[in-house]
Amino acid sequence: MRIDVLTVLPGLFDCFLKEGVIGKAISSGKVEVKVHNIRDFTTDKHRVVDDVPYGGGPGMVLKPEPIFRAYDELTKEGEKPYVLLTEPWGEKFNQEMAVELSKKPRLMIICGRYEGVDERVKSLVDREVSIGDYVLTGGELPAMVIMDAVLRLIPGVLGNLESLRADSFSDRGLLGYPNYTRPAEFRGMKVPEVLLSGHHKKIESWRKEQSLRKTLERRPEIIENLKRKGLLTKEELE
Ligand SMILES: Nc1c(O)cccc1[N+](=O)[O-]
Repeated sequence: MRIDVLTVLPGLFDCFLKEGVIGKAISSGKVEVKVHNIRDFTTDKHRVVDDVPYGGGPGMVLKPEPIFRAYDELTKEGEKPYVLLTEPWGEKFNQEMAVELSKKPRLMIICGRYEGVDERVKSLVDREVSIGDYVLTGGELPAMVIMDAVLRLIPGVLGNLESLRADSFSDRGLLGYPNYTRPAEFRGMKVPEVLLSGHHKKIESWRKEQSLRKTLERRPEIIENLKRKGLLTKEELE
C-alpha cells in the first residue's frame, strides 16, 4: 500500500514514520508513506496556504490551489488514490473502516487545519473522516491514528497474526480479553490460575467469557447488536 499525506506541518509525522511497527513496515518496504508539505505546491514567494474566509468569521481557511496542485502532481502516474480528508465533521472512524481502507492499494490523506479547507477541495475527496467529537488544532494526529489502524492490518506488518486475531474489535467487534505476563504474582496480584494450567481449551473459553463480560460491561450495544444479528452462539448467550 502507498499513502500520500498532504499537510502544512510535515514535521509532525517524523517520529511516527520512523518508530515501532509502522517505522519497520516502511523501512522494510512493506508499505510506502510519503508526506508532502502543501507549502511546496504554492507559487507565491510567501508560500501562502491559507486565507480569511469569504463572508467573514474567525480563523483561516486552507486555500484550494496548493492542494489541487499537489493532487494533480501526485496523481500524474500510477493508481488513483482513495482520498480521505480528516476533519471534525467527518464520518466517525472505526475498526470496520480501518479494515475497508486497508484493502485499498493507495490512499491520500489531506489533513484539515485552521477553520478547515476550502469547500471545493472536497471535490477531490472520497471520504471525510473524523476520529472523534472534540476540537483539535488540526488533522495531522487524526491522520496518524488512521494510518496506524490501517497499516497494522496490511499482511506482514504485524509479525504475529495471532495478536491481530486477538485484537479488540476484531472478533465480531468484541473487546479483547485481559492479558498477563511474568511474574505469576506481583505485589499480591496473581495471574488467573487457568492461564497457568496449559489447558488450551479451558484458556480459550476463559478468554471468550472475559471478552463477552468486558464487552457487556463497557459496550452493551455491541452485544445487543450481535444478538440481533444472531452472531452469538447458544453458549455465549448463556
Ligand atoms: N476533531 C478534528 C479536528 O478538530 C480537526 C481536524 C480533524 C479532526 N478529526 O479528524 O477528528
